[in-house]
Amino acid sequence: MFILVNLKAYPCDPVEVATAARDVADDSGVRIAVAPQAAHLSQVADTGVETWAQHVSPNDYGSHTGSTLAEAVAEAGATGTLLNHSENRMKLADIDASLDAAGRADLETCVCANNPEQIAGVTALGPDSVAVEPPELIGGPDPVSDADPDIVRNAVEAAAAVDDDVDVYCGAGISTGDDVAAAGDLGATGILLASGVAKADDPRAALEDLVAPLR
Ligand SMILES: O=C[C@H](O)COP(=O)(O)O
Repeated sequence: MFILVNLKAYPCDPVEVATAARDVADDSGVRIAVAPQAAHLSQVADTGVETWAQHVSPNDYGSHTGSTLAEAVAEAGATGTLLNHSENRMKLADIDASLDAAGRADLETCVCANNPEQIAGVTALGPDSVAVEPPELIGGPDPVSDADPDIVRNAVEAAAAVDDDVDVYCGAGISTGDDVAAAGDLGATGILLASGVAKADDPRAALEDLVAPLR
């Protein structure tokens, strides 16, 4: 299982979380990545943890004020990027163009979607992975793996029907190792989570709990 920790815009210390994630990944052998704010990418990458961007813009170099270029996040140390997160939705054409931009910069990609129907649609664009996240469960106490297991099962099935080379992750409310194990039992090959680590009093302990069933 891949554990992708999105720090969103939470007021946590990105370097503290990244250092803990690096250590827990090294110790457990579990693949863990951290997606900080764009301005923190270099600091996070300097810890040695696998580093992802939260978004990249659909455009190339040029007159695009406010853009987050795929090339720039790669230069800052990112090796992957989220796209179309529920809190940063994109037009379909822009997802497609951002996937092209990520490809130019050699970034791994994970496209988020609300439900299995959208998962099928974004899988057809050819990302490395997709992540199903019911918006109503994001940031809440109920893990998607318990609250809506069918959405994970159906997303796995929907993606496989389009392209079975695309990995399917799930997220929303995941915060414990039991949640991670349950998601794996539903067919997910990765977890996208945020508040369970970024808002934890002890992010290192939260990460250790997440990987406990995977050791
Ligand atoms: O990017 C992460 C997801 O939106 C899940 O967030 P959450 O773990 O706080 O529910």
